[in-house]
Amino acid sequence: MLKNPNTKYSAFPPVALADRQWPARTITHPPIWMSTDLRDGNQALFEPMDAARKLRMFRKLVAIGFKEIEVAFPSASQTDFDFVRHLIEQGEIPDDVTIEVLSQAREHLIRRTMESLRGARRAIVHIYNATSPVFRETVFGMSKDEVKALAVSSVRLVKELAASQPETEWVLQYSPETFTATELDFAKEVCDAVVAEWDPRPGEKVIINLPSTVEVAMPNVYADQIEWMHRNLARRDQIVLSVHPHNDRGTGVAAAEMAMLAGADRVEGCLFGNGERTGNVDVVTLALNMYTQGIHPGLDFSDINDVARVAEECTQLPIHPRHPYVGDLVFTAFSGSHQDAIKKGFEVQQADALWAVPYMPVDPADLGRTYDSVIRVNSQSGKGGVAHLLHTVYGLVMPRRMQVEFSTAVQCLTDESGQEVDAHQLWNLFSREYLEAATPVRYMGHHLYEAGERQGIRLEVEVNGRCMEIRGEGNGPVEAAVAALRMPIRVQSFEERSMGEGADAAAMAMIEVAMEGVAGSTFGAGMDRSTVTASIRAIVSAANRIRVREGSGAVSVETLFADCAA
Ligand SMILES: CC(=O)SCCNC(=O)CCNC(=O)[C@H](O)C(C)(C)COP(=O)(O)OP(=O)(O)OC[C@H]1O[C@@H](n2cnc3c(N)ncnc32)[C@H](O)[C@@H]1OP(=O)(O)O
Ligand SMILES: CC(C)C(=O)C(=O)O
Repeated sequence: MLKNPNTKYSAFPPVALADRQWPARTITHPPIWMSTDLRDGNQALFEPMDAARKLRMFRKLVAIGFKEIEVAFPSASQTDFDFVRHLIEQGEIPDDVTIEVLSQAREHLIRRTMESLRGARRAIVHIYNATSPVFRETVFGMSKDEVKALAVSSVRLVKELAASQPETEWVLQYSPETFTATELDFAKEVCDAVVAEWDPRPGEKVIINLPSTVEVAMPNVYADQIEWMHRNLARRDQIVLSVHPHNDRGTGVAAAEMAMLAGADRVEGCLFGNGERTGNVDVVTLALNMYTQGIHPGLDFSDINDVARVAEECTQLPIHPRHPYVGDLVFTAFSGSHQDAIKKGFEVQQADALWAVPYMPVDPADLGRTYDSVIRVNSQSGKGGVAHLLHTVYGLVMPRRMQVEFSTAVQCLTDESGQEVDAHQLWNLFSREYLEAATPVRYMGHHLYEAGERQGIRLEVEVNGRCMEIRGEGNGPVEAAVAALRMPIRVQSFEERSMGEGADAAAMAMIEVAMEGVAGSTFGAGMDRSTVTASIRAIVSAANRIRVREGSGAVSVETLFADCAA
């Protein structure tokens, strides 16, 4: 890179528009959408779509709700010409959809283009020529007048040919290609001349499309350019003012949004931002941005995964996993504080209330996506995500302090593996940590008996490979089991939840215990069809786990249970 880039690049000059209106406006309704997936999108592919893929994409665009679709550049290839013929001859075009085709402002190309549309019910003929200084001087070698004359004579030819195909309702679209790099007064002069030549009847409109063929400035500059044209074009009431943003600076969506504020009635773009270089503006993001502001965009993305699948198969280009709204990872949170907030947000979100789930600008369900992949767990995750996954997949609801305790075990696992863990792995870890905590004392069975007013228990256990029976009494089975275990532990909290339903239902008991000399508390868990057995298993689990924490201070179990019968 250059030390002084200003020796090679210069800043884009601002537009003289002191009383610009667009910054104070808001978007209140969707634009007329025009999909150019089958033209600008198609011309940017390694391998342009064949007829079958074009048809698949066309049908999907119709299903999404596009009413204007640029289907081809018919003079460029036989495939494109034949595709237009196929759509017309096979009756593929619904009555409320208008197809559009593009041609350079060159006589033989225009003739072929008009020929491709023979028999169409309604069609938009889109003619373009570049108008900026570098094109006038370097590419065409033409003066301003010659560039304007080229546009006007091309429109005249379209008008003549249209008159000879009266079965079709014709709409003219004209684009001063490289508009953003064109002097505004010259762009207006050419567009005014085009409209005058077409001379729409009262009530008729011409589409004037102002492309940022290459995005050369900040989106506010594009908005200024659009507002200037909006305010200065002649016969504005007979013009549909259209924009065609590209994304060279990564601000195609912002440019389109600001252009709408500035007076654009119509937006051309491609699904997921396919298109030349860094792409055309992404119409999906634009539409869903509107949706999240409470405005229905008039396009249906309620099964966005299906739209993505069709787009990927037709273009043979992958969609980035972080692409807005559609990427595989956009409804996924890895970091702990995000997971925690999302989980809490989902818990309180009411179906009929305004959407307010943190970190989620849209409800994934509205786009046909599920909550399953919302929370994933890796080394950046905290208790919230772990608890959410175990809850949603296994129905396990852990008390909050237990979530904190268990997340330490999860952290060890993810730090060790450096990888994401799924719900299944979390459940295995939970089982190993709590349900299978059987050292040194393994629960084998129990019998409860009446001991006067109290509850007695004979607990069959295996201690270091030796089976034995230990006994205790208490006010209930849990207290009796604590007594049988002969450890100075106190039960601090106890929760029992049912897991599963019907014949598969089981009880999950979670017990928190504390012991003198051991800081804090420790949890144990037990699962069984019987609620009592689950709680006794839980206390054995908790006792084993706190014993591990007590470490070298522990009295050996052999000593502890020396008098117990084998
Ligand atoms: C920004 C955009 O996306 S515009 C759309 C671009 N898409 C495409 O071009 C896709 C399909 N295009 C093609 O297949 C070919 O370009 C064709 C068939 C249309 C034309 O092919 P060719 O006649 O061989 O011309 P070529 O592609 O080399 O274009 C260059 C010529 O067209 C002229 N030209 C380019 N654009 C225009 C225009 N809009 N109006 C008039 N002439 C133009 C150039 O000045 C040049 O003329 P020259 O040969 O006399 O110097
Ligand atoms: C033909 C025009 C609209 C175009 O594709 C562009 O300028 O990007």
